[in-house]
Amino acid sequence: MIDAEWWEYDSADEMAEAVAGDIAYIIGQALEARGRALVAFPGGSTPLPALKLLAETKLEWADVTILPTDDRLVPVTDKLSNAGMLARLFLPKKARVLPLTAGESDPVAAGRAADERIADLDWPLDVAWLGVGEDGHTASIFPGPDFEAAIAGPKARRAIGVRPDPLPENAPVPRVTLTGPTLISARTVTLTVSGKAKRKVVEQALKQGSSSKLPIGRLLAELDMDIDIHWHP
Ligand SMILES: O=C1O[C@H](COP(=O)(O)O)[C@@H](O)[C@H](O)[C@H]1O
Repeated sequence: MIDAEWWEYDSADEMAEAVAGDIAYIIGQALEARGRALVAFPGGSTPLPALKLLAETKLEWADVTILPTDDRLVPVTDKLSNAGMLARLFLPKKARVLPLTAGESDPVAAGRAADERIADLDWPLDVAWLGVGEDGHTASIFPGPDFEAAIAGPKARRAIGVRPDPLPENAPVPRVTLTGPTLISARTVTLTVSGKAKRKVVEQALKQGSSSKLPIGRLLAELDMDIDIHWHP
């Protein structure tokens, strides 16, 4: 069973401070070792306070390439756009923020185009920072018809288009996601979780291991390393 260490915080602010510190440390180490860093950050609401603090951290941001772990097929100006959120925070710091979408409406075409655009990056990711939904989705790997392709799809594929079914209520649009193999091959994988319901989902997923029907369970079961899970209620 995967060795997961839970870090518990009393508030979102406390968690943000710790997570921003950890991610900044990882980026700093990568810059020292390789002169550049390639990172994937989650979208949604949970990571926002930590992302804001991280963006204020003094680092050689010009040498950092940031991908969203996943994105919704919406314009970058839309409030649902994960790349839009990252661009607003990190472009002013001179980081390179690469979107996974480019105005497509068809997820299959969007996934293929994203895959081509990111093929020549300096893989693997230095860190895959993940979030989780109450339905157990992580990045945009959802239970449903595209689950197997996204979680275990062709090893050569780094990004893939998905059409969640049912579409999630808070962001009912098709998406592009980094694939399971791309995320778990990161040098470090970390997970941020908010709320009691999501904690239950993650605990259940960890117990189920590779037999889990939840994307977060399958993904964590494939991990070859320990993982820090940060949580606030
Ligand atoms: O749709 C998404 O949801 C998950 C979880 O987001 P949260 O708002 O519930 O914290 C997120 O990790 C993913 O990147 C996002 O696109």
